[in-house]
Amino acid sequence: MNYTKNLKAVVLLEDGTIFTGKSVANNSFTSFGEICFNTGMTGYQEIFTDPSYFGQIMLTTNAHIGNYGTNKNESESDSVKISGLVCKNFSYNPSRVDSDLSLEEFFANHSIYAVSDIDTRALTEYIRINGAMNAVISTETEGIEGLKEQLKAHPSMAGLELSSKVSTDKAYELSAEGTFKHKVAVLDLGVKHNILRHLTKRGCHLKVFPWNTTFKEMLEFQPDAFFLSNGPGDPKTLSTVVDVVDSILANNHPLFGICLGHQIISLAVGISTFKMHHGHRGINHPVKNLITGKSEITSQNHGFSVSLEEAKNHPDVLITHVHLNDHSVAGIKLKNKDCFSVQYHPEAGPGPNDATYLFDDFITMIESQSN
Ligand SMILES: NC(=O)CC[C@H](N)C(=O)O
Repeated sequence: MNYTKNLKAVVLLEDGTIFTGKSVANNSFTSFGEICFNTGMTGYQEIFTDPSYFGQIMLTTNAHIGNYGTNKNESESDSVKISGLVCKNFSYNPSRVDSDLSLEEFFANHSIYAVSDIDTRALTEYIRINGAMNAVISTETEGIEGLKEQLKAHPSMAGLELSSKVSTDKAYELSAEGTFKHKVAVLDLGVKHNILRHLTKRGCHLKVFPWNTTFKEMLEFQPDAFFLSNGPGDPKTLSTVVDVVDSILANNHPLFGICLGHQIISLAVGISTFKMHHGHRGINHPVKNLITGKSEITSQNHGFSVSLEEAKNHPDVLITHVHLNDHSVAGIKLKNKDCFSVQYHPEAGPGPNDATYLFDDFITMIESQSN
């Protein structure tokens, strides 16, 4: 590690705006993606390995990234999923007893590039005002015109199907921890490890299926319930998954969906989704549970949302949770079905953990049907 030699690097936005910083590693690179910011003060390893971030350049607002290293048990998937990192101070000397690898080495092992020394406050504010957009990070600082051309050709997140890039290739099973209670079929649209942990910890034996598995194929596992995972990309592109949800609902199997899963359930009942201005990404998003009247602090990571008007006016849908910053839909329940879903992340690691009760509610829903 010799960061005095680090190359100059740029963050070039789709609208031509340029921010200049330094490459974290000493090699040259160019990487494209939709730039988005996450305001979490901790949990960077979980963010970088979250499959829902596939295809995105992560801009972190915390002043230091890498300062507590990485730990092999704290990844949300088996690889780094972001297209690159933009940060203020990159920490080359991690300090933490539990760290088994520096973030610098972790990124190098996964061929992920990072730009540091960026005015991340200014860039975040810029995106907050001007909206989500594609960007490129590159050490080719003399070739801006060429980068602009390549950036133009980079597809926009709206209309992108990305679950196929991150889902498991083959179905696999995970045993329940402790006493076995229920068999749950998980449709992996880009599932985070911590969701699987929350389910197995509650006595669920899981079979995790590739994103394009049919309802009939999943039924062969004879599940007591279904789970629809989080994942990257535009929910509207997943019409085959909407078909699966139609069949699950037609047979009234218990169903719980998180984030992308929530958006697919909404689409299946006829509520449309849309691309948000700049999305919700952080670990302090306030949500109100309209059933209990209690508020909860939640972790969020989404760039699409479901229509509030359509959810409000849908005869079979109850809005159960609302985001308190912008009053967007944060959770729904289907009135005549054993199905609910949330736009946020009850499984969040490192937290907050206010919403883990939703996993307990899922178990209660399964049990009330099997009794
Ligand atoms: N975390 C997720 O599942 C994200 C869902 C979807 N890709 C979005 O950005 O809204």
